[in-house]
Amino acid sequence: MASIVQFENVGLRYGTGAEILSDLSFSLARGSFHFLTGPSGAGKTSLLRLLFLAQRPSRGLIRLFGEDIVTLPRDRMPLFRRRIGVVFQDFRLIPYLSAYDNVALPLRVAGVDEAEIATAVNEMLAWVGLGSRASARPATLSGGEQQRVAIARAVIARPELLVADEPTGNVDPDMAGRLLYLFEALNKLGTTVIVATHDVHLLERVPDARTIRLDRGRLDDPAGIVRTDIARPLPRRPLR
Ligand SMILES: Nc1ncnc2c1ncn2[C@@H]1O[C@H](COP(=O)(O)OP(=O)(O)OP(=O)(O)O)[C@@H](O)[C@H]1O
Repeated sequence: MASIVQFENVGLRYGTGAEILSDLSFSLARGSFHFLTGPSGAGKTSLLRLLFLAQRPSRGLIRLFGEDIVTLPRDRMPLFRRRIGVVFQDFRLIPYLSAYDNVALPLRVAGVDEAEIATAVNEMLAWVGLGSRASARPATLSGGEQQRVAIARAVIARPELLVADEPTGNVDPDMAGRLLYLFEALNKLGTTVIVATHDVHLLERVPDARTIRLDRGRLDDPAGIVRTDIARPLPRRPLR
């Protein structure tokens, strides 16, 4: 069964400190939906950073899209990253670009033509409730609005893997449901989704999702569910 992510005995330490992730072994099936939970400081963000290639592990093996990324040459990383949509906990919007241009960025990098970009970006901004704020710079948006721009940017190019760190931390429950629906829709088109969250209500909203629980850098996995590839083979449709 095809795994999009595979970890074998992965450990991570920052500098010479103690390991903050230890002995992580799991795989995620292509097309699956996972929540990543655990107390503050358990290592969720660090695990996500390994997934979107912001960090190399201190030990162990990580395969992404079937390739060993621990030894991946640096010059091949940008192409890998383009296959991954990331919602950062602190948004990381480009401050001098409008909401529209932030969301358009992944499509421009992929060489999509401007007419097609305009349709996709306007539709996406409307979906996240920001249709009237397209020309606004991030500094003039509220935290929740910035978070929605960040989500729109992460999903717009329909990445193969979506990694989201507390993506609903700044929005009300109604908007959280709407954003989650966006992730589910993307997932149904074939994107593998992993969402780190503290929000237990979110977990209940996606009944098909699996939960990975981290506790002090280790997988808390009594049922062994994480190691089981649950494939949801879904058609991969073209961008539009
Ligand atoms: N760049 C860094 N350098 C040193 N230590 C770090 C670094 N980033 C994180 N840590 C430490 O690693 C541990 C795990 O942090 P991480 O941010 O991954 O946890 P988390 O589960 O995402 O927490 P939260 O839910 O509060 O966001 C913490 O003890 C943190 O202090």
